[in-house]
This record gives sequence, structure tokens and C-alpha cells, in this order.
Amino acid sequence: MKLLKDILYGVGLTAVSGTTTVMVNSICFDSRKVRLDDVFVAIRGTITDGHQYIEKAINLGARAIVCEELPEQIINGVTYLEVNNCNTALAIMASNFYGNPSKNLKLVGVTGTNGKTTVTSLLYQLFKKAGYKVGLISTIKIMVDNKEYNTSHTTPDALTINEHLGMMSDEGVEFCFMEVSSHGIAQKRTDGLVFEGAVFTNLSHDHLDYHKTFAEYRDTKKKLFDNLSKKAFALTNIDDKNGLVMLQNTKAKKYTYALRTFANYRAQILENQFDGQLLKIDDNELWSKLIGHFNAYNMLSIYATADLLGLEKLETLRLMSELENVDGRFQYYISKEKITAIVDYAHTPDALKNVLETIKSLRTGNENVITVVGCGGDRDRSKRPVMGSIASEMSDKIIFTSDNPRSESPATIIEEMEKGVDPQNTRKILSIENREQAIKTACQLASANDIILVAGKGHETYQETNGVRIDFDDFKIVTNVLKDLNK
Ligand SMILES: CC(=O)N[C@H]1[C@@H](OP(=O)(O)OP(=O)(O)OC[C@H]2O[C@@H](n3ccc(=O)[nH]c3=O)[C@H](O)[C@@H]2O)O[C@H](CO)[C@@H](O)[C@@H]1O[C@H](C)C(=O)N[C@@H](C)C(=O)N[C@H](CCC(=O)O)C(=O)O
Ligand SMILES: Nc1ncnc2c1ncn2[C@@H]1O[C@H](COP(=O)(O)OP(=O)(O)OP(=O)(O)O)[C@@H](O)[C@H]1O
Ligand SMILES: N[C@H](CCC[C@H](N)C(=O)O)C(=O)O
Ligand SMILES: [Mg+2]
Repeated sequence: MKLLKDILYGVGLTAVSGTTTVMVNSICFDSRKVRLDDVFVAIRGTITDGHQYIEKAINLGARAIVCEELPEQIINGVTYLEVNNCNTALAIMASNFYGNPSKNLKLVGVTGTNGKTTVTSLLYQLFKKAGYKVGLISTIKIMVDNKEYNTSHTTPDALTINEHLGMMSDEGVEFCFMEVSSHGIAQKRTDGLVFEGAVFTNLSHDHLDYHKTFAEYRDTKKKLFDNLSKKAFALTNIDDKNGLVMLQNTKAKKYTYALRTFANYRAQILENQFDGQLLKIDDNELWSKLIGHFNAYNMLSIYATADLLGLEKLETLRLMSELENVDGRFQYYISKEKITAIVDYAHTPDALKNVLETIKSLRTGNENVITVVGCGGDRDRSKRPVMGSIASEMSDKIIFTSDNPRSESPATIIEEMEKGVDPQNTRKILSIENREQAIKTACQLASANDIILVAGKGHETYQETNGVRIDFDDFKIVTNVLKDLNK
């Protein structure tokens, strides 16, 4: 139990009814999960409004209510707190509740359309190798040093974030690397956190269903930098045309990285092969197991971050050469007949283009590239024709299929992807709703030396249709099918 007054420290209250000198059990923003003596925070969401459930929360035992508008009927014995923004209030309360854990460790936030999981996971690996206790909050998992926790979001809700940061702080973790998504920023999941630094990877087309315009999407990401303190560092990729925008209003110390232009941290790709690439960073050569020019950016941002956090440069480079690729990111299998199957989490137009370009740069002869790809349901529809166009332009054979259709019709999503295909490429297209069948067909079509790219789901181990998730693992399926076909 904690004193309500303490949890509210730093929360701007616009009206109070009842006492704040009362003990509460925990904070809850879902009326269905309220327990005796909890504080219920009413959030205005995208589907419904938490204010509608205040009465229900009280019936289940809520001792205090945080809301943006006091209800007409006030119940005796319940404390009501009015605030301007419940999302911000929730984040500050969550941080107070867990003892402001972000102050006890060096927290680095990574934002951008693509590369967040890769960069945070590699930083986690790097700092572990350097001998530190490390935390990770990523799309794939949360790590409290060596202990792994499941996660459902890239940037979880403020309670989940602070609960895990609290565990990290108890465990003596010194550095935590965290993905900061635009949804996370817009919903203030990261408000109240103290960042040691922030890293920008890149900005391209995604989530325009949620953010409406590209400018709004960009400005949402920028807020991570706007809110840094002057002691923090702000590191940005200035080869990206929005890289400098991120630094416009930050108080933090500014640093840049680039492959194509002058910057504080620079790299060059010397050689690119299937099993790795040779990079030159700060006049030192580094062999990286991660390939593709986009991974040269990821490696450079890791090097710069490590330097800004005080790691020794040469030691960092030595450890970086040992880093392994992240699950579902250019994860490949080479079959008996030398058919290469690549599973990659490319679910945005830019990522798909990058992966296909990387594959192209590695081709040694006339190998065919067969791409299996879909687009998520209940997500940005405008990226569907663009991904359809990129896949069909850059592959020899394309199979459009399903990728978490969620509440949408798989056939309609596929039709929207097909709309982006240039008429001269239609002969290359097949559409197979069932993803397993689509992967099998790709394997049947492939002959020796061909390359199969299965894009969009990467590490995911499920396919979600109408709220139901069935087990589904692209990598397992494609490798098993190739083995079964004896190819
Ligand atoms: C669109 C979106 O981001 N939605 C998130 C949001 O839910 P919401 O706004 O839809 O909530 P709502 O259903 O309208 O409910 C409003 C409030 O009423 C409460 N409620 C609701 C019903 C009830 O009976 N009682 C009650 O109290 C809810 O708990 C909520 O607090 O707040 C929820 C709690 O934090 C999130 O779980 C939920 O994520 C959904 C599941 C989601 O799919 N989000 C994705 C798009 C997302 O956040 N993705 C980004 C990564 C994207 C990327 O980088 O590519 C991420 O960081 O994961
Ligand atoms: N620096 C980068 N620039 C462009 N594309 C990248 C970069 N890094 C990775 N990618 C591509 O984007 C895909 C997703 O990478 P990653 O999972 O690291 O991104 P993310 O930002 O975490 O995505 P999400 O928004 O889903 O959390 C990869 O599989 C790869 O195809
Ligand atoms: N973080 C992204 C992941 C998309 C992955 C793709 N497989 C899908 O389900 O759309 C999102 O929530 O939009
Ligand atoms: Mg991610």
C-alpha cells in the first residue's frame, strides 16, 4: 500500500474532491482489472472512453479516481482528482509508484520508423558483453538483465514500463535500452521518464492511419528529443532528411552520425557479403555479421551510443564484431540445393525496399528472388499499394498473402496491395490468402540457388485473425517445407 499523496507528486491537479491522505493498493487504467483500494485512471482511448467506467471501477473497490472531468455524481469515501491529461498523469503516477526507477539507471530511448528493435537489442548484447548489468524494452521481449519477460507492445503502457524499470533498478542494472514508438509518445507512455539519451534511426512511411499526416508522425517522434534534459545526449542520423529536425528544439547535447555526409560519427562500407560486411568506423575496420547498408547505420549508431555512454572505442569495436543478428531480422537458412530462405520483419515500404536491395546486391548470378509478403490488418492502409509495388518491382515472383489480418478481410488487404502493381508486373504475381500455403508455393517454385524472402512477420510466432492468434512461425515453416521437399 502507498500513500495517494506521494503517488500524485508532480501531477498537476485542476480539482480535488476528498482526501489524498489515504493508502492505495495500486494504479489501474482498465476498470475490468480494478481491485480493492486501487486508483482508477480514466483514459480517453481510440475505441472507448475510460470515463464511462468510473462507476464500475468504484463498484469493484476503487478508492480514488483520476479523470479529466469530474463525474456529476460524487460518491462519499472516494477521492476524485481532476487533471488536464490522464495519460500524462498515469505516466507520472506510475513512475512515482515504482520509486522513479529511470533515475537509478542510464536509460536510452531509440526512436524511428525502422531499426529500433535492432539497435536496442544490439546495444543490450554489446553492454552485456562489456560486463554490465543491462535492461532492454523491445518489441520482442523485455530483459531485466538475464531474466526475460514477454511483452505485447513495442513501447508498453507506463505502468508496465516503470514496473520493469523498477525490477531493473532492484537488480542493479546500469543501462537500459528502450524502443520508443510513436504510439508510445502520442499516448504519453514515456512521460516522466528520465532519459540519459535518445537515438533517432530514420523516418519513412508508417502509421499514417493513426497520425494522419507525415508531419504529425515526425513531430510525435521529435517530442522524445524535445523533452530531453540538457545533461542528456541527442544522437541523430543526418543522412535521413528528418534527422536534423529531431534536434531543432532539444536542450540536450547534439551528436550526428552518417554514412554519406560529414558528421560526428562516420562509417563506410568496404565490403558486403552474405555472411557479413566490412565497415570502417573512425579509421578502424570492423567485421560485422549483420549485412545491408541499413545495418551499417544500425552498427554506427550503436558505436556512437556506446561512446557517448563512456565505453572505450577500440573495445567497443572488438565487441561489436561479435554481435549476432536479432531474431527475424535477415534470419536465413540455406537448403541442400542452395536455396536461400530469408525471414525479415520488413513491414514498411522502406524496410521492404532495403531488404530487397540488399538481396539484389548479394546476387552472384541469375538467381530468382521469390517474395512472400502481406500487410497487417487494422493498420495503415496507405502502405499496402506501395509495398505491393516495391515487392513486384524488385522480385522475380511475388506471392501476396496475409499478415495478421486482425478484424479485416484478408482478401481485401491483398486486393489493396495488388492495386500498387504495375500492369507489366502482374504476370509475376500470385495471391494466396493462407500464409502457410503461400510459403509452400514459394518453396515449390524455387530451384537451386534461388532466394526466397518471407517478409513482414520476422520474429512473430502467431497469425492474428479476428482476435484469435494461432501459432505461426515463418522461419520454422519455410525451413521445414524446404527440408520436406528435399530441396
Ligand atoms: C491504437 C492504440 O495504440 N491503442 C492502445 C490504447 O488503447 P485504446 O486507446 O484503443 O483504448 P480503448 O479500448 O479505447 O480504451 C480506453 C480506456 O478505457 C479503458 N477501458 C476500456 C473498457 C472497459 O470496459 N473498461 C475500461 O476501463 C481501457 O483500459 C483504456 O484505458 O491503449 C492501450 C493500453 O495502453 C493499448 O494496449 C492499445 O494498444 C493496442 C492494443 C495496439 O494495438 N497498439 C499498437 C498500434 C501499438 O501501440 N503499437 C506500437 C508500435 C508500433 C510500431 O512501432 O510499429 C507499440 O508501441 O506497440
Ligand atoms: N536502420 C534501418 N533502416 C531501415 N530499415 C531497417 C533498419 N534497421 C532494420 N531495418 C528493416 O526494418 C525491419 C524492422 O527492423 P526493426 O525490428 O529493428 O525495426 P523497429 O523500428 O523495431 O520496428 P517496429 O516499429 O515494428 O518496432 C528489419 O527487418 C529490416 O528489414
Ligand atoms: N509494430 C508494428 C508491427 C507490424 C508487424 C506486422 N506483422 C503487422 O502485424 O502488421 C505494428 O503494430 O504496426
Ligand atoms: Mg521494434
